[in-house]
Amino acid sequence: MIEVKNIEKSFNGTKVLKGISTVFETGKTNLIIGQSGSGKTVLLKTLLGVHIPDSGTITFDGRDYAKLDKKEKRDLRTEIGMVFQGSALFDSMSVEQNISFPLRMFTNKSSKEIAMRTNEVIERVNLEGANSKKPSEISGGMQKRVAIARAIVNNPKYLFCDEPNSGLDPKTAIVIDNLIQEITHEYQMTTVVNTHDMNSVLEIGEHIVFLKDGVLVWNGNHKEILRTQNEDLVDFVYSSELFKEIRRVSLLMENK
Ligand SMILES: Nc1ncnc2c1ncn2[C@@H]1O[C@H](COP(=O)(O)OP(=O)(O)OP(=O)(O)O)[C@@H](O)[C@H]1O
Repeated sequence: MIEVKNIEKSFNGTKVLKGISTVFETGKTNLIIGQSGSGKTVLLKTLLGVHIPDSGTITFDGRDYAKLDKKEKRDLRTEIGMVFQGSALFDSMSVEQNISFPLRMFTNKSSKEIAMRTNEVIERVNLEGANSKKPSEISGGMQKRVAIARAIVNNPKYLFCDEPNSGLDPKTAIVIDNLIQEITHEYQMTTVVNTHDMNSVLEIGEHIVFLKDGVLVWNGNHKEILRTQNEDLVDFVYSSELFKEIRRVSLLMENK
């Protein structure tokens, strides 16, 4: 569980995060949504320790990040897995080398243990047979699976995903969403996903945080978002005719 209390962050005198408080729960896919420029990436980077908040606290399962010493911060970082936008794979490395990279870099595991764990996650994300392929030889969806496998290979407690669906077709995007949700439940990780994708919101939004101009305007889950009367949220999520229709039908069914 990651508890965020009253986080504020400014750049050059402009306040970008304005007193954000929420709880990202363990074993759930927590989504951060909001218009471009609303502060999603700054919030994610603040959780990751890339940005230091001007005020407020971030607590990882009882550990207040700001109060940790250097070693404790380093240890905490090894508990975090990250799926970057665009996958950020190493082009010259094979699938297997990409996935085993964090184990080779940050652990003292033997080659045998590394090979075993790497193959375990390769199987988990259904990439069997692709071990020796280079990123350029596999599809965008497979590249995303490699990025997810690399993020979870070291058994993280916290998984951060920045726009995991960007560049994927809708069908592949749903498969990737479902994979993220399944592994979140399976490994009981605290997963935080920064997304623009409204399909993801309705499909895997177990806890959704909606930001508007750096303010947390609404919190809820994918069922509650269908019933919301919050004008800003309705304006953002239901700007497309398709989502308006989904909302209309589900409200009708609920009232039957
Ligand atoms: N390092 C920085 N220095 C100065 N301003 C920044 C910095 N990072 C972000 N900002 C500003 O903070 C605001 C929020 O940016 P942020 O990237 O968090 O938006 P976002 O919601 O993630 O948008 P998008 O969906 O387009 O990625 C923007 O106005 C941006 O220009």
